[in-house]
Amino acid sequence: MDQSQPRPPQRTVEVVADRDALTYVACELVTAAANLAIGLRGVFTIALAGGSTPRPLYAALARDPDIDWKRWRIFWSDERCVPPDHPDSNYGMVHQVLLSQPGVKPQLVMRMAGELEPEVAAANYEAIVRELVPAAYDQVTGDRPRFDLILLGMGADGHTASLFPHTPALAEQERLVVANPVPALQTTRLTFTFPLINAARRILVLVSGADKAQALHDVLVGPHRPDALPAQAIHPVAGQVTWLVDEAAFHLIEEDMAE
Ligand SMILES: O=C1O[C@H](COP(=O)(O)O)[C@@H](O)[C@H](O)[C@H]1O
Repeated sequence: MDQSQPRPPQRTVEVVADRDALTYVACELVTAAANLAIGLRGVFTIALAGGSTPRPLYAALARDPDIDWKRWRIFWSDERCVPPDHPDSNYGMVHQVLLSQPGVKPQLVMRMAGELEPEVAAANYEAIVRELVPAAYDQVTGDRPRFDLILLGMGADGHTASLFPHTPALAEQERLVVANPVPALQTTRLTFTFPLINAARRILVLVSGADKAQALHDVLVGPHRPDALPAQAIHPVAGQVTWLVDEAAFHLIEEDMAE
C-alpha cells in the first residue's frame, strides 16, 4: 500500500444487548485506543462527551486499575454555558464520576470554561486545543489537531456534541471550537466543529435507548440530510468511527434489514 495516500474512512456499527454491555464494550474500546496511542506516541489525547449515556463508562474507567492516568490528556467535545459546579456542566459530571475518584490523576484535564462569555470561551479553547493536541501535517488533516479518540453521543433529534439541527456551527469550516446558538433550547452551547471532529484518529459514538431508534435509523440508513441530522456529518477523513449502539436504539434498522 502507498503510505503517502490517505486510507479511506472506515465506519463500523457494533450492536450490543443493552446499556450495561455498551458500557463494558466502550470501556474496552477506550482502553485499547489509549494503549495504542501511548505505545505509539507516549500520550493519549481524548475528548469526552457529556450526557447520560457515557456516565457509566466514566465510572467504569475510574475503577480500572490498569489505566496509566499520567499519560492521559483529557478534553471535552462540548459544554453547556454554565459554571463547572452547575448540575448541567459536562465537566462537572465527569469530575463527579471519574476525576474525583481515588487514583485518577490524568496528566492534563482541560475543561471548556462554560462560565465565560461563550465566544471568548470557544476561542480560548480552540487556542488550547491547537497548542496541546498535535497535528499530523498530512495531506488530509493538514494543521488540524488530531485527537487519538473523540467520544460522542447522539440526541433523539440527531444532534451530536452540541451540533444541533439547523444551527450555524454545522457550516463552520475554519474554526475548531465555536459558541453555537441553539434556539430550540433557548441557549448557546460550546462545541467542537466537524473540521476538528473529523480529523480525529478514532471516533466512538455511543447511542442507547429506544428514544434514539428513529434518529439512529435516519442517520445511518436514511437519506443524507446533515443539516437536519447533524450526526450524519460524523465522517473521519483519515480515521475510524465506531457506532456502538444497543438493541433498543438499533431495533428500527434491524426491522428494515429483516424485510
Ligand atoms: O446535550 C448533550 O447530549 C448529547 C447526547 O446525550 P445523551 O444524554 O443522550 O447521552 C451528548 O453527547 C452531549 O455531549 C451533550 O452535551
